[in-house]
Amino acid sequence: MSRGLLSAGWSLWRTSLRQDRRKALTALVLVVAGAVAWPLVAVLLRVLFDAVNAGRPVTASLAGVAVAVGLIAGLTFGHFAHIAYFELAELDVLHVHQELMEATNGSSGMAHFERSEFADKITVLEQDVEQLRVGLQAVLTGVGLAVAMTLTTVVLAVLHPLLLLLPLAAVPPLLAGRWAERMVNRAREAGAESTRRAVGLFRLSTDAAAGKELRIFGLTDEVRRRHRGHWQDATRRLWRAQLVASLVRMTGQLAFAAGYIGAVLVILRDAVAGRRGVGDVILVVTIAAQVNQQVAAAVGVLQDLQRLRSVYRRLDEVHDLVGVADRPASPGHRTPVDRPTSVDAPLAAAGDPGSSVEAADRPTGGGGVPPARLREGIRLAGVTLRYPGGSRPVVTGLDLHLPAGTTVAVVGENGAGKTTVVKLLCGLLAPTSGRILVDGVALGELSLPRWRERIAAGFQDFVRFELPARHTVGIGDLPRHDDDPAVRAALGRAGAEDLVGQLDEGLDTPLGRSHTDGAELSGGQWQKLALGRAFMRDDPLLVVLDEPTAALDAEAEHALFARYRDQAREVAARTGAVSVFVSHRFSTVQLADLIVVLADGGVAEVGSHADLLAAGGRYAEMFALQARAYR
Ligand SMILES: Nc1ncnc2c1ncn2[C@@H]1O[C@H](COP(=O)(O)OP(=O)(O)OP(=O)(O)O)[C@@H](O)[C@H]1O
Repeated sequence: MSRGLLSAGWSLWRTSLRQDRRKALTALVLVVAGAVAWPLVAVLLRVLFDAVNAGRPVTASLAGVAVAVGLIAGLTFGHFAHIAYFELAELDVLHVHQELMEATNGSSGMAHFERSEFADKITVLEQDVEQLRVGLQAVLTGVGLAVAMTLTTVVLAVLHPLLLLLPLAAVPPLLAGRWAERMVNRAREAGAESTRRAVGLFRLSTDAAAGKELRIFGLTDEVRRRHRGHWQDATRRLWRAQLVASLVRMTGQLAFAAGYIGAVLVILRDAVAGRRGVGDVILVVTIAAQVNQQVAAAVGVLQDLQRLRSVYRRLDEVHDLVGVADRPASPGHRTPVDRPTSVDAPLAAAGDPGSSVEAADRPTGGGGVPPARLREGIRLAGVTLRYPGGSRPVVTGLDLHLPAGTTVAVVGENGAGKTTVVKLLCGLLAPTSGRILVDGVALGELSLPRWRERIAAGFQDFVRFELPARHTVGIGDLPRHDDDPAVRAALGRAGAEDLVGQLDEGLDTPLGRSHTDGAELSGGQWQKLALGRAFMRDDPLLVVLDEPTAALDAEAEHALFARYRDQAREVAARTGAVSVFVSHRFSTVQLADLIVVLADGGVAEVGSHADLLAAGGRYAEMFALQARAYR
């Protein structure tokens, strides 16, 4: 058994011990006792038959009782063990789910989400994590088998030294089993993308929000067709691999069967020649058959352990992807169970002087505390960003000063890099090169959780947190999520005061379908709540609004931003906050103190509305175009 399998089994065992020591040990004792019972029954049968043959009734009776006890133990202990480890296995699955959630979201950065390989690993893990249940059974059975096999080997050696070759006949099925398992694994990985796509399409066609477009564009059949195609692609690969794997396994088992027949013949020949009693024949027939079962069970255990190892390997890869993308290089490798369970892992940096290595690979993190108020503002100095796996940078050598206390509008065509700049400012992505300075201090030197505590944010692709309305908004400032006046004030800033009045139970109203009586809101209503969430924090240093009002009409957006700009000035007076908003609507954009036009991976223009109009450049052109369209 390779070290990898042993350490995967050991990891799971240690996790189980940590979940419930008593249950884990009870299960182990029961499984081992149940496994050992079978070779003992074989030995006792020999004693029984020889005693009957020799006319020793007392010995025969005692052996008969012992055989019965052994049989009962062999048949029932496994069931009792199952009761003990069933719950344990659930706890193990929960443990790994939690670890996965921590790995995915515990990290401060988001670069791992930008990698398709990360999505692939999570897809496979989602399915594979169930393997832990079987994995625990495999670990326990493996220990029981090891003891039973040792006992069996001793019995075989005592019977006839030649019989020691019998376990050797177990090698071909073992090797065949492992080879077959690897092949199936490879097929599963090769089909992961198809599976992910099929699952995505399934979700799409069962999602109420997508239902409108699917029907109007007549896409339902097409989605079904593609779903079937991807599913069949993944299944066909797997089916083919399973077929070949079964043939390989069968060949291995046949090799063992030949060994078994040979073993029985060796003893039978002695018995026919009168050199052995009938007990030996009974023993070899029984115990050799057990070797067969033990080998089959061992192959099964090995396969389960291999799958278990794959779970841990993928978990490690997820950690590595998150770590490579977002974390500082960790000293030494840690197994999943050794990982800390807190989420305060060291943090991603958003800048490193003069570095040109890829963001994803750079050791990052800092412990600095953001200033109480901004004096100078935020500066992007030569910031370049290439997404992991991206062929070229999205922004290159970006130099930009966002003075303290200003409202800044970021405009540009679709794909110009506006959201990317927002993510960089929030420290969700680290620059590939260049630095982001907060009052002269590189973001990479600041504690990112502390920096994020000073950010208020609203996004176009906001989350519909299905919670009571109070909390859907209140979690924008978690310590005050129950603070009704604060929640109402935030809703007021978002222009959503009326919304609460329309809900049956006001702020107590549960929202969304995950609640039995949850209120279903319109897209615009959800967006207003998300905007309220963005306005929960009272003393931000950075406010980012990345098209959070796209679901509102232009007039409503303009009115909201006009009000928001006045509030932003109040906040700016307190904290020097920089407010960055992304919008395609120039009626809103012109309200900003500073307008940044992004184009061709860089800053094309920057200035006030009046300056940019006077300059007659790209901004003036875009403004005129939109003004004409609205006329
Ligand atoms: N995860 C990613 N991997 C690779 N490229 C990406 C990724 N996310 C965005 N991009 C690319 O980066 C560029 C900028 O994207 P970004 O979302 O910042 O644009 P945007 O200006 O906000 O666009 P929009 O106005 O459409 O919202 C686009 O060309 C996009 O294809």
